[in-house]
Amino acid sequence: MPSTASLHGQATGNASTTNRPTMHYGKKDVFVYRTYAKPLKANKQIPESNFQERKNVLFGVDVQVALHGQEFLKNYTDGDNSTCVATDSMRNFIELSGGKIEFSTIDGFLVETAKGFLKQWPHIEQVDLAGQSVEFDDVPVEKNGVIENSGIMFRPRKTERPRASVSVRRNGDNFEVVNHVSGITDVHLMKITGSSFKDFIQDEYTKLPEKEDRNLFIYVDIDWTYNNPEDGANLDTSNYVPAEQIRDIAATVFHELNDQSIQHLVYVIGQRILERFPQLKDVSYYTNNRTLSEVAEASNGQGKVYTEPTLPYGFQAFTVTRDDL
Ligand SMILES: O=c1[nH]c(=O)c2[nH]c(=O)[nH]c2[nH]1
Repeated sequence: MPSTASLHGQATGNASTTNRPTMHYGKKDVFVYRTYAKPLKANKQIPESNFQERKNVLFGVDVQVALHGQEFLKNYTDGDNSTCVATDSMRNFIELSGGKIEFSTIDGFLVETAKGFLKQWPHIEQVDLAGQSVEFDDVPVEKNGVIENSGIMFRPRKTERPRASVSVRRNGDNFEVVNHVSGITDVHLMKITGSSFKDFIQDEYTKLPEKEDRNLFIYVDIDWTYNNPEDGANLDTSNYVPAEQIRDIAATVFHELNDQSIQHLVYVIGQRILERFPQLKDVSYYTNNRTLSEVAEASNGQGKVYTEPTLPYGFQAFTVTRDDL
């Protein structure tokens, strides 16, 4: 099984203490839904976002767990299960953890749950946990003649899902967070004017017309790390950066910038994020180009007709660091 960070499309090293390339096992798609988790408040207001608070009345997360440790070797080599934590038990542990911890972020939930694994089963050396939010929107309903959010009824949202992945390692009597990445997946943004793509290499393979102005439709995954991993991985969220503010910076910069390409756009978004949040170390992207295909001009001269882009889709991956500021 790939390391949990692969849930974020990232390659990671292996935590095994021998030079055996891979030995870990776990469970995928452990869903935990917790009602009345602790609200997450923005620690500061930024010009790009009016995000104040994630209420967490209904908090959903899809978790992947992987355990590492030399004690698991005999499960493979000798068929000896005496050290094997059944993956079903891992699932039960994660689900019950949802009611034991007072958390307001996926990151905090994962780190505390990982520490719980290390306490419960002393032969585990490292726990990797990755979680992707299952997002719900509060549904507006009529209450005494006014339309207001229900507060108790929600509808699922498929895009813009915050996520996190952590690895927590036993270090003597302590537990050390050795990897922590926060992110948001499937931010889908479509700008109908104010993007260009031109001056790229023209040779016998070039079919794409240059565009001074195009629609640009992107699917973006954004991940960020903290200078001090404790800032993002703590139950205390006083230095935590909410994914909603990252999402809103991405949208504002996309709106403002006359971008020359997706590559150019993500670079400028990354710079803005690092300027706004000095506690962050870097910002990484995975973008997917879903720019619509142009079919025709509208006959009244106002507007255009588009259809879905054809396969295959282009992608870009890039990390912006503090050296880029
Ligand atoms: O923003 C873009 N970057 C590219 O590298 C590229 N390549 C392409 O065909 N269209 C685009 N758009």
